[in-house]
Amino acid sequence: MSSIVLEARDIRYRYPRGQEAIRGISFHFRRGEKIALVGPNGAGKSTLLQMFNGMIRPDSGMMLFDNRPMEYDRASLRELRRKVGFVLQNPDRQIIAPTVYQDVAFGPTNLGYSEAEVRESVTTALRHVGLAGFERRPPHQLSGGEKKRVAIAGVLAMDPDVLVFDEPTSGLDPSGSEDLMELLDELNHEGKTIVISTHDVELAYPWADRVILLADGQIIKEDIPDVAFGNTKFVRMAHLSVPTLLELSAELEKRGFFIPGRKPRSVLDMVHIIESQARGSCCHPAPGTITVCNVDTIAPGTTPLWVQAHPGIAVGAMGTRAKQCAAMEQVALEFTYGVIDKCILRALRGKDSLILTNGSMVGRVTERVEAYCKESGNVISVALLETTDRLS
Ligand SMILES: Nc1ncnc2c1ncn2[C@@H]1O[C@H](COP(=O)(O)OP(=O)(O)OP(=O)(O)O)[C@@H](O)[C@H]1O
Repeated sequence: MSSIVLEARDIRYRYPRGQEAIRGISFHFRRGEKIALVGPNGAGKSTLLQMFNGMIRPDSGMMLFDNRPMEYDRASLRELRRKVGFVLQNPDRQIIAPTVYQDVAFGPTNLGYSEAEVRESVTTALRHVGLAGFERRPPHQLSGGEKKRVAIAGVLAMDPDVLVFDEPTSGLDPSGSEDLMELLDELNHEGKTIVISTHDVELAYPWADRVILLADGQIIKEDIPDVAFGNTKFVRMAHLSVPTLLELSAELEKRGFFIPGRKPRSVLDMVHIIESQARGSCCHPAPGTITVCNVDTIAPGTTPLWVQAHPGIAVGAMGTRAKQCAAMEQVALEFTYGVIDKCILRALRGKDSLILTNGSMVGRVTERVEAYCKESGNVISVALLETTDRLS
């Protein structure tokens, strides 16, 4: 089991002349976890998040980073904020410089990086969030989604261990929200611990490894998502609603469906439950193939030619780089979020698909498909698209 990175021990906090916002909270987060703090307006989510990088100091109790109590002198806070990056709900409050480059360079410059190191970290961070080429743009001329990405790049440029997002999708349209959640997954896959606050149960339920339900400054329940959201008493206490998939699975259970221990967290899981108990009435063609293309290594021009040679293929892209490559090569995308599950669903209907992704995510496709096949007993092949496959 991975080590504990952030811990709270019975912390309390009252705003000056305000009410007690945090009332005796304890928890710990492990490295590499995806955690969602879920609660209604005024639950104390933002206040709690601000304790993770020392912006707010608890009145009593203790916050620990890497098993060491946080210290609040200037030097310690500087070090802590390099390791725990914080992305505010409103990017306008986070972006301060007149150009995107200067804004993203702010953190690394303050940390005393050399000019070349600053340039490298800014370039890498902007590339990561899909904003390469935006360096000279004034942030106030960007869209809400782009500003959010600038704010994230500013944090990534310092290469923190933990990334904290206050309401990451607020103000974003559905497609922007999907892109952002995918970026969080990508960062998590690269080893970052990710903590988000949200009141959107549909967002938190499929995404988080662990959920903390918060209300009135207290933890109502902390558990894996289907357990935390599965208890209507806790959900009601936290003024939330039960995620639709959980509600549907409870209804199916009442109608005699067998729902295995792990509750459905995706449409794919739900389809599997329904199909496995309705065998006979469903037809089962031979599964299609999922081909994966690593956009970091494939030669330019290969993908459009291959897609042309495979009429009817559906193409999905995972990650910003893959989406940019698809746009550059004019490859039409059918799936831009939940891509692996959607391609598995397609394969189960006997149809083929192609997933464009970057080098660090290729393995994730194979892992997810293998895990699904092991659990469901289906056999779906995953192939790798090579430059030499152009027309095959
Ligand atoms: N600067 C402040 N001064 C006084 N009270 C505050 C301040 N900021 C927040 N509070 C109070 O602390 C409590 C927790 O607020 P907080 O913003 O942490 O909740 P939240 O769960 O993030 O809510 P939301 O989802 O609406 O952002 C609320 O009762 C709020 O009124």
